[in-house]
This record gives sequence, C-alpha cells and structure tokens, in this order.
Amino acid sequence: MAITESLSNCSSSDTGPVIPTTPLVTFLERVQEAALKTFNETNFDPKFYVDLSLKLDLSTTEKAFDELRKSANGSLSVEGLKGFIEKYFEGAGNDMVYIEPVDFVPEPEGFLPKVENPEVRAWALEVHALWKNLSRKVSDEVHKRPELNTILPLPEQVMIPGSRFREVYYWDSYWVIRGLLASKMHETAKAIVTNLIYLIEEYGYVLNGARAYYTNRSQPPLLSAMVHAIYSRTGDMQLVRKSLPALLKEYHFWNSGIHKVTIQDAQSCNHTLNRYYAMWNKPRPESSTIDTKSASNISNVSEKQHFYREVASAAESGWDFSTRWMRNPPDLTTLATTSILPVDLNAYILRMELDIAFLAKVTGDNSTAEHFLKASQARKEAIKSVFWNAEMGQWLDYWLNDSTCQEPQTWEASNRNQNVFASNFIPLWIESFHSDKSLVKKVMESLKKSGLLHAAGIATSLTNSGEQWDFPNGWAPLQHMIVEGLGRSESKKARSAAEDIAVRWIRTNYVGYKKTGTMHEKYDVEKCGEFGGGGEYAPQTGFGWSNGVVLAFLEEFGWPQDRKIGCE
Ligand SMILES: OC[C@H]1O[C@H](O[C@H]2O[C@H](CO)[C@@H](O)[C@H](O)[C@H]2O)[C@H](O)[C@@H](O)[C@@H]1O
Repeated sequence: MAITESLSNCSSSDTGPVIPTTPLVTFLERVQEAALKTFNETNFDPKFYVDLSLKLDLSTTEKAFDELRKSANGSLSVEGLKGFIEKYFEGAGNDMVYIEPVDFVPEPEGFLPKVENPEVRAWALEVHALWKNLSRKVSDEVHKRPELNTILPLPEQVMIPGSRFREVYYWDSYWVIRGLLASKMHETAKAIVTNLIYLIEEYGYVLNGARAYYTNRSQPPLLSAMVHAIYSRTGDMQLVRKSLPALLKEYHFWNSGIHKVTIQDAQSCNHTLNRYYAMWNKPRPESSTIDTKSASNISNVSEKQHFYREVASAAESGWDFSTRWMRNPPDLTTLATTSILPVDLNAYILRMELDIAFLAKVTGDNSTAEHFLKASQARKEAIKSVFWNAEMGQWLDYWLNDSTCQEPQTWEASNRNQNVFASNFIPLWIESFHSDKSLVKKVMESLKKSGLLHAAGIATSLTNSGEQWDFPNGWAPLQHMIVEGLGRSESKKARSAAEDIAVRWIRTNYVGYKKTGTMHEKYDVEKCGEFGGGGEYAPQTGFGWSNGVVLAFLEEFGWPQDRKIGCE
C-alpha cells in the first residue's frame, strides 16, 4: 500500500537537530569522493575511506591533498591517489588490533550439552572458535592520538560483526552476547557492555557503531536486554549497579524530544510511543557517494536535507534499507522513516522498561522498579491500542500524518501499514505478550499464513525490492526474536513451531558454512544453504550475530543424534 495522498506536504521539509561531525570525517568524505572518481571501481566501498587513520595531523594531510589536486588540475591519476593514500594513511582496520579473548577455550566445559550429533557438535565448535577471528581492541596508537582516527577510543575489548564492519555495532552486540554466553565467555560479554556504557556516558546514548561518523544516531536499543541476559547467567550485581545509571540515561534519550510522539486513540486516550529520528541531514559519511547519487534528482535544498535525515533514520532502525520505510516502494527517495511509529522499536522500549524494573528491583531500588513497571503497563496498552490488528493477528507499524505538526495526533485505522514484515511479530519476544496463550495462538496462526515462512527461515518482508531488509533475505536477529517468543510460550504448538524455524535456520547456516567456509551476515530464505544479497554493499561474512544466533539456538534446542543436518 503506497501512502502518499493522505499525508500533508510539511513532512517533506527538514526540521530537527543536527549533531555536527568531526573535521576528520568531513575530510575523509572528500577523499572518498575523489577515490570514486579516480578508481572507477565496480566494487567501490565508500566506508573504507572513512575508516582510514591519519599518519600525520589533519591540517598537514589536508594541505598535501589540496596540493595534489591542484597539481593534477582536479583530475587525480590512479597512481597519484594511491601514492597519496599509502603515504598519508594507515590501512583501514589498523586502528583495531587483534586480542585473544581472555576467556576463550577451544571446548568450554558444559558447552551445548543438548547437541548430541557429532557432525553438528564439531561445527558448533568451529563457530565457537570464530570468536577468536572477531575479537579486537582499540590500538594503543588510537588511545595516544584519538584525533587521527574515526574509531572511538573504547576502553575494553569488543567483538566486531566482521569484514567491512570493523567496529562494534549496537544491536548486533545483543546476539553476539547471546552467543558468547553459550560459549561461556562471560568476561568478553561484560566487556562489550562496558564499552556501550562508555558511549552513553560520552554521548548520552549508544551510537549506531563506535566510529566518529555514527555520533548522530543510535540503533535498536537492546542494552538492557544484554545486561539482563548476562545477569541471568552470572548473577553479577556489580554489572547491574554499573549499568543502571546508563540505562536510565538511555531511556531518557529515547523518551524525550524528537523520538517521542503522542497519539490519541479511538477512545480518546493519549499514548506515548517512539520513533527513529537521526540527528543528521546530510549524506551518511560511510555512504556519502551513494547518498549523494540517490538524492541527485531532488533539487530543493530542504527536501534534500529531509531525504538525508530519512536515510540516516532508516540506518538508526537497523533495517537499512527496506520498503518498510518507503511511502512508494521501492522508490528509495520516498523513505519516510521519521513518519512511522515502528512496532519493533516500541517492543524494544517495552523490554527496556521491564528490564530496568527488574534490574532496579534486584538492587533494592523499589521506587525505580515501580515507576518502570507502571511505564511498561502504559506502553503495553499503547502497543495494543495503536499497533494491534486483531483481524490480521499482527502488530502493524503506524504512519503518522506528519512528522512535524501538532500533537497529539488522532489515531486512524487507515494509517496502519497492512504490509507484512517480520517486525509485525517482534512483540512476541516480550514476556508481556508471549505469556498470553490465546494471543500466541492467534499470532502463530497468522505467521504460518503470512507468506514469511520459507524452507530456510523467516523472510524479512514479502517484497523483493533489491534492498537488503526485504524478501528473500532472512536475518539472524529476526529469526531469534520470533523463535524465542514462540519458544517461551506455554503453548506446546508454539514451542514446536519455534523449534521447526530454528532447525531450518541452523541447517541453512550449516550448509552455507560447509559450501563457503564462512558464516554470513544474511541468508536467502528460499534457498537452503545460500547467503543473501541486495542493498548498497557486497554481502559480508564473519559474522557476529549469525554466529551468536546459531549457538543460542543450539543451546536451547540441541540437536539429536539421528537428526539430519543437511538441507531437506
Ligand atoms: O554502511 C552502510 C550501513 O551499514 C550498517 O548497517 C548494516 O550492518 C550493521 C552491522 O552488521 C547492522 O547493524 C545493520 O542492521 C545493517 O543494516 C550500519 O549500521 C549503517 O548505519 C550503515 O549506514
């Protein structure tokens, strides 16, 4: 359903805050632009250039670049630019150095006790060993001279997703941590949380990723879920005490200003819900050349800025990019992320409220616990009233009439986005919903009929748009949240549906690994053993959250001796 006509025009002009980036990032974007023109590569990756570290200070490097351009009359030669990059920059990725995880052992005691099949066990140990490939710490050089680098000087070791993603990412870290817990690597899991807390202390929220060009947005907020998961395994009270002030600060970030919207429902009740809203209105530095091209047909300056904000806000959602955020799919220029109240974001914030209530209670802070419990009850009502569609048995994203005009907006049934996305099932992940047996039954039936379930897992959407957060791609985090929601229900049928999806997902990851020797960032749910594609960058391997979800699934469901592991 294309939503254009009913929406007023004032949403197309740009308003909202902008967090300026650093002069280094701006300079690296110039190098990126020059590299695209000069190298003319088919596989050009703009992110590579904004990940470079300087050998000398910025003004010296900038001066040398300007001189080079002047001497070449603006048109650089391949050798000239290559020589300049070699002379003035460290290689991308040198800012993060390998570190042996302190708690890695090749076969941890009590590792995946329910995995009986020897082939699967051997593979699970190989996936476990991949933590060694992904383990990094910020180099001493960066700590000495942070201004020469776009990597941020994190205090502890991290797990990176892999390949072009050479830095820690916010929401990826939740599934990395779930995998680390299955691998009994509790210290590494805690170190990741310490880094994310550091980002909240420095910036007020957890950044999309730990680079200077990600300071204008966050990502799906799952820090509370990380702390909850680690505490449940380790009982570490010190971690809880250290995390709580940061979680309160993060909660404030999401529940104030631009991220907060009030909706009046059909019964005239006001509800507060949240949306993604990046504090940026220029091309994303890591994809500057791509965004500039995408916006090339938009001539009005304010409309261009608005488009860039919608692009960055889609990146904040973690679903970059998807028809989910487009008024006229698959036209990327119609991205309207800030005009949507997303089901999944609000489920995550409900989870944050419940987690904070739980964590406050264990520290004995009953008044904070009470306050957040109340907030969670209000949000549960809001999710029911604004998103739930009983006929479809799904929670639907809600289109705001406008992203800038007066509040409260009045809820209208026609503003619900009736298209099917995996996110329509994410509330199941939250205890408040999966504890309701009849609700789970309804949602599970809906999932089965939705068209999302395929041979190799749950598709992201039903639209094959060429974007990576659409059909036929399946992503580990989405499989995990839906499976965990169904699996934690009291319904036997839901638990068996959960296991069925997990088995399909494990099989495709296994066969893909055997074929290519690596784990992938996303998979094609129509073809068992095939990795996914689409989007603005080449498919990536490594891969943090895929490894984490396979280990978490194997820990939960095991693998019997006689169950076949190949594609069916
Ligand atoms: O460089 C383009 C975009 O890449 C990131 O997004 C994708 O990778 C992330 C790391 O695995 C993942 O968290 C995200 O869901 C993916 O879509 C990055 O997060 C974007 O901000 C960036 O523009």
